[in-house]
Amino acid sequence: MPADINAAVEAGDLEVAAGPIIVGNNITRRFGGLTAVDVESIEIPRGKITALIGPNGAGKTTLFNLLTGFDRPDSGEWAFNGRSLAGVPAFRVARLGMVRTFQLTKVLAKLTVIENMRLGATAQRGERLWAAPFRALWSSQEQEITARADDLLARFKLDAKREDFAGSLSGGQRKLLEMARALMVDPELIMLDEPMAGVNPALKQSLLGHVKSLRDEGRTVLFVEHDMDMVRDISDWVIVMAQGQIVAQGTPTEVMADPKVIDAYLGAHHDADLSEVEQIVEAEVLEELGQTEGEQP
Ligand SMILES: Nc1ncnc2c1ncn2[C@@H]1O[C@H](COP(=O)(O)OP(=O)(O)OP(=O)(O)O)[C@@H](O)[C@H]1O
Repeated sequence: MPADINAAVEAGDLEVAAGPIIVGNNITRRFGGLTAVDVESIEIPRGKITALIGPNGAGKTTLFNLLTGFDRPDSGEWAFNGRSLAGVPAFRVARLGMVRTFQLTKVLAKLTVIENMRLGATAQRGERLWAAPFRALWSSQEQEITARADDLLARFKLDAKREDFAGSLSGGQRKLLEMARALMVDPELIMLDEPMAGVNPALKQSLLGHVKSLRDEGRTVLFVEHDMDMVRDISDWVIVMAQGQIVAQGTPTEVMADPKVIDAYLGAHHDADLSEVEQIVEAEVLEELGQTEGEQP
């Protein structure tokens, strides 16, 4: 059974000011005969950066979708700030203070950066805004939204790109825009889907700084990531999934040294990613060691 947050707090490995921001139990999601998510229990520490890692197909994205109301589970329950989110649709989850980032889709890529930002606010005010009977009220809300968008663009150094099409941004700038757009609703918990994917090394440090600053201003961050350097660098807590289940959790140092984690990765992720050359070299190394494939060196 994985270590839990309480044990880490008692051991002095994790400092948390209050109880977990998310608590979930018995969450399952099946696609036909495949159980994509089968999580007995999950807790996300408040005010910390938590990484959700695991090999391809482990169920990370499916769990993300379930928690944020973009998918329905076959069973299970979870609460955000003590409030059950069973059956709560995505837009309402966002209004409660829990948002996830989205990749720039084709449609969003054809909008400008500022238009993208303004769309981010609709989760907060959406239909009410358009139905507002008083023009003055409507326009003051509009101005407020634009002012917030401009502040965030300045913070993420995207102000010079304000009128550019989002599709013209680099991979790293897109990630910054995704983060900035999610902040339009001033979330308490922000969930980032692979924030480092497609980001060049020069922008990585800046992105890491932005993620840390989210925590430093009191938000909780939960992110899915394959980039282990990022996980090691910025996470306070790491949850490892394999085949739909949580197989380990703990501080980054603990988790990276856990044989279950190494197994999960070696079993399903790294092998699949090895190039032909790497496979030949690996076979030679194993031969050198007098072992056959499948045995642990
Ligand atoms: N809509 C769907 N219909 C059928 N199967 C699905 C669907 N979504 C996910 N799956 C399957 O569920 C399993 C978990 O997928 P998921 O995308 O959650 O994994 P992941 O850990 O996010 O993987 P990756 O790191 O590759 O993004 C996989 O076997 C996947 O093929």
